[in-house]
Amino acid sequence: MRTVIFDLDGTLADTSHDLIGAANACFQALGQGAPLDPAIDAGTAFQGGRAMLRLGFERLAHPAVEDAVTAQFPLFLDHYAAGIDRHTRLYPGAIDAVERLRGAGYAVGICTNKPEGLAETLMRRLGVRDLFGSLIGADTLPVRKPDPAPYRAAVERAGGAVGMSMLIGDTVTDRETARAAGVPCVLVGFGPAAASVAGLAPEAVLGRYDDLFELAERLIPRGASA
Ligand SMILES: O=C(O)COP(=O)(O)O
Ligand SMILES: [Mg+2]
Repeated sequence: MRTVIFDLDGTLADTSHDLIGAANACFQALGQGAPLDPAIDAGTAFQGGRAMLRLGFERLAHPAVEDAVTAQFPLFLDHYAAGIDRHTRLYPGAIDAVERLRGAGYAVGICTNKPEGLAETLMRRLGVRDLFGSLIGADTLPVRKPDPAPYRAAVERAGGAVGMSMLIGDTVTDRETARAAGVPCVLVGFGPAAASVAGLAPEAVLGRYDDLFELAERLIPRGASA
C-alpha cells in the first residue's frame, strides 16, 4: 500500500507556543524569568525540548548548559503534558489532505521525535488520532529520527511498504531520516524555517496542504520490492 508518513511538530500541528510555554515554566521555576519568545523562537521549538532549554540557558549565560538541560528536561515534559493543547492547532488543510489520501487508498502514519505518550495524547485531544494507522514516537524504539528504523516502523505498522512511501516533515532531521530510509522527502514551506528548507534539497517543498495529494501521486512509486 502506498503510504505517507507525517512528522508532527511543525508539520501536522503548530505546537510551538505550548512547547515554549513549557520551557519558560522551567526557567520561571528557577527564578530566571521567561527567556524564550513564542513569536521569535518557534524554529527552535520545532527542534525539540532540549534545543529550547539549551537556547534559554545560553541566553541566561548559564555556566554548565548541557548539565542544566539534562536536569530540566523531565520537568519540561511534565509542564508540557499539563498544557499540551492550550494553543496548539493543526495547520490549515492538514486533515483534509490526510482524508483525501485515505480516501484514495493510501495508508497514513506519524513518525515524531516527541515521546510516544505525549504524541498520542496530543493527537487524541485534537480529535484526529484515529485517522493515522501508526504513531511512532522518540521512545517507541531504542533509536529515534534521523535513524530510519522509526520511519520504517511507522510505514509498516500503517500497513504499507517502505519502497512505496514518503515522509513529510519540517526539519533537517526529517530530511536525513528520509535519505537514510531511501524514500522521497517533502518539507513544509509554511513554518518558521521556510527560508531554509529548500536548501535541504527535499524532493519538494509544500507551500499549502492542498498540494500534498498531487505530490504524493507524483513522488511515491507505484510498485516496489521494499
Ligand atoms: O519533539 C521533537 O524533537 C520534534 O518532534 P517532531 O519529530 O514531531 O518534529
Ligand atoms: Mg518537526
